Amino acid sequence: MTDTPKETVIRVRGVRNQFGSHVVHDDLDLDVYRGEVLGVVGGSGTGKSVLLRTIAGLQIPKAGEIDVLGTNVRTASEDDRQALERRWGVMFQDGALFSSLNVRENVEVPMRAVKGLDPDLRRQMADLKIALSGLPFNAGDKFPSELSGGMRKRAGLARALALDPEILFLDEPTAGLDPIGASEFDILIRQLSQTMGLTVFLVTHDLDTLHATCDRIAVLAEKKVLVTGTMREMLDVEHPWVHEYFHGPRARAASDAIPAKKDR
Ligand SMILES: Nc1ncnc2c1ncn2[C@@H]1O[C@H](COP(=O)(O)OP(=O)(O)OP(=O)(O)O)[C@@H](O)[C@H]1O
Repeated sequence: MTDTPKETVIRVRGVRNQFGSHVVHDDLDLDVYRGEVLGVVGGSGTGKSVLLRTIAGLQIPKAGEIDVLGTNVRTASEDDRQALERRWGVMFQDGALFSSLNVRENVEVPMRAVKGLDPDLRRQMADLKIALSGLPFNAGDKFPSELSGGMRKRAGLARALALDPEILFLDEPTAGLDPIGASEFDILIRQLSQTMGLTVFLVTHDLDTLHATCDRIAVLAEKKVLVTGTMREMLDVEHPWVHEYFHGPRARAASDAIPAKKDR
C-alpha cells in the first residue's frame, strides 16, 4: 500500500453476536482500508466466519453498526442493500456452487440480477472471470461434480468476481488444498488484489497465506478484534495465543519458506 490517506471501506463498531447464551463477539471494532488484503485469524470458534457473514449482511448482529462502502448494512433500504451487494463478492469454503448449473452458469448467476445485460455479453464476461480465476478454458462447461476441490474453489472465486466487485470476502480459501494448489491460490489472490484494486477480507488459518498475500492481519480473541497490524507487528504482541500462533513451529516454517515482505 502507498502512503496516501487510507479510505475506510468497512467500518465495524460495537458489534455483538450471540447465539442463545453463547456470546461470540462483544463490542467488536474493525476498520478495513481500500486496496488492502486483510487476513483475519483466531482460534477455532472465535467467530471469524460469523464476522465475515455479519459484514456481508448474512448474519444480523444483536448490536453495533457496520458500514460498507458508506452504506449502513443494517439500516439500508432494500434497494440500497442490493446495490451494495453488487459491489462485493463472497467466496465460501467449498465454493458454494449450484450443483445443477455448469461453471459458466454459476458465474452468470449474480449477473442475472443486472437488468438489460445481453446474454452473449454475460457469457463472455463469465468466461473472462473463469479465465481470470485460473481455470482451463473448457471449465465453463463442466458441472461442479466434475471438478476437483481446488477447481471448485476457483469457480467460486470466478462467481465472486462476476460483477467486478470492490471488496472480496474469502472464507478459508486455501483450506483443503494441497500445498502447491494453496500457494498458487495465494499468488492469484495477491495478483487480483493488485491488478483489480480489490479490497480483500480473508479468513484463514493458513500462515503461508498470511505471509504471501496479506498487508495486514486482524486477530480475533476474547470476543473482539484483539489486535491489528502487519506480520512484523504481530511478532511483538505479548498475548499468549498470538505469541504461540506467530512464533510456533508452523509460523517459523512459513516465515522461512516465504521471504518477509517489506514492512508486512
Ligand atoms: N448459526 C449458528 N447458530 C449457532 N451457533 C453458531 C452459528 N454460527 C456460528 N455459531 C457459533 O459461533 C461460534 C463462532 O463460529 P465461527 O464459524 O465464526 O468460528 P470460526 O472462528 O470461523 O471457527 P473455525 O476456525 O473453526 O472455522 C462457534 O462457537 C459456532 O458454533
